[in-house]
Amino acid sequence: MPIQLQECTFAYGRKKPTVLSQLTYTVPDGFTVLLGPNGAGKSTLLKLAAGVTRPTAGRVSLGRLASHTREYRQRVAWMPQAITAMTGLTAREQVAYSGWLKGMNRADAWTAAHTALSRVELADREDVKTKHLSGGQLRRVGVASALVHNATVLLLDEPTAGMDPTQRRVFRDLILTLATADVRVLMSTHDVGDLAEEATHVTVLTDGRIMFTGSTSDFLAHAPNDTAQGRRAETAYTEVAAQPSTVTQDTLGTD
Ligand SMILES: Nc1ncnc2c1ncn2[C@@H]1O[C@H](COP(=O)(O)OP(=O)(O)OP(=O)(O)O)[C@@H](O)[C@H]1O
Repeated sequence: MPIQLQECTFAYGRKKPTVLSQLTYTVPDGFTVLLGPNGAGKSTLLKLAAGVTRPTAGRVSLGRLASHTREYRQRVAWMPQAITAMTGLTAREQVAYSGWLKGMNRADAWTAAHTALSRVELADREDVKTKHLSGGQLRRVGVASALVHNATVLLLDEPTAGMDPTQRRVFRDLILTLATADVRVLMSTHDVGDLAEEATHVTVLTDGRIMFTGSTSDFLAHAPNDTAQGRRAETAYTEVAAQPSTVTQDTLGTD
C-alpha cells in the first residue's frame, strides 16, 4: 500500500517561504531514488511522508491511516539526515530504543535490534558505544533503527552522504535487498551518482515541484542515445531539470 501526499502545502513558519505548494505524490513501489538540488524540499517531503511533520494544508495517508496516527508511524520508518549517537548507549541499545519508541516491548526490541544490526552488517559492533563508531557505521545504525520494527515503507534521507565510493556501493546493495514486494524504499540524495540502475523508480524534485516521477528506464531515456553509459543518469537528470514539469495529476496520483 503506498503513502500518498495529496495537495500538500508546507512552510516552516507563518512568515517563512512556502517549501511545498499543493504537492501531490504517491511513493512508488520498490526502490525509488529521490533526486533534487540542495534546498529542493527533499527532506521536507520525507518528513511529511514520515508523519514527523504535518502539512499546513493537504493530507498524507497510507490507505485509510492518516500520517499523524500511531498506526501510521508504526508502518513507516524514517531515517533523518543526521544520526545522533545517544550518550552512553551501545549500537544495540540505541537500535532497541528505537524499536521501543515504535511500540515494541523491551524483549522483542532487544532481539529485533540484533537482527537489524546483522542486516546492515554491524552485528560485530553491537556492543560498542555509538559515540565511538565511524560516520559510516553510525549511518548503518540509523538504517538498523529504521528497520527494527519491520516497517512497510522506509524513508531514508541522504543515507550515503559522507560515504566513500565503496561504502556507497555496499550501502546501495543493502538498500536493494531491503526493497521487496512488501517494502517500499524512498531514498533522497542530491548526488545523481547514487542512482543505481537497479532502482525501480526515480523522482526528481526541484524547487518544491515534482519534475519527473516514473520508472528508472523512462528516466534514463531522457538522455540522448549517444550518451556514454557512465553518464546517462547525470545527463538524464540535467535534461529533466531543464524541462518544464511534464508530470500531471494523473501520473502523480496513481500507484
Ligand atoms: N527547519 C527549517 N526552518 C526553516 N527553513 C527550513 C528548515 N529546514 C529547511 N528549510 C528550508 O526549506 C527549503 C527546503 O529544504 P529541504 O531541507 O527540504 O531541502 P533538501 O532538498 O532536502 O536540501 P538538501 O539536499 O540540501 O538536504 C530550503 O529552502 C531550506 O532552507
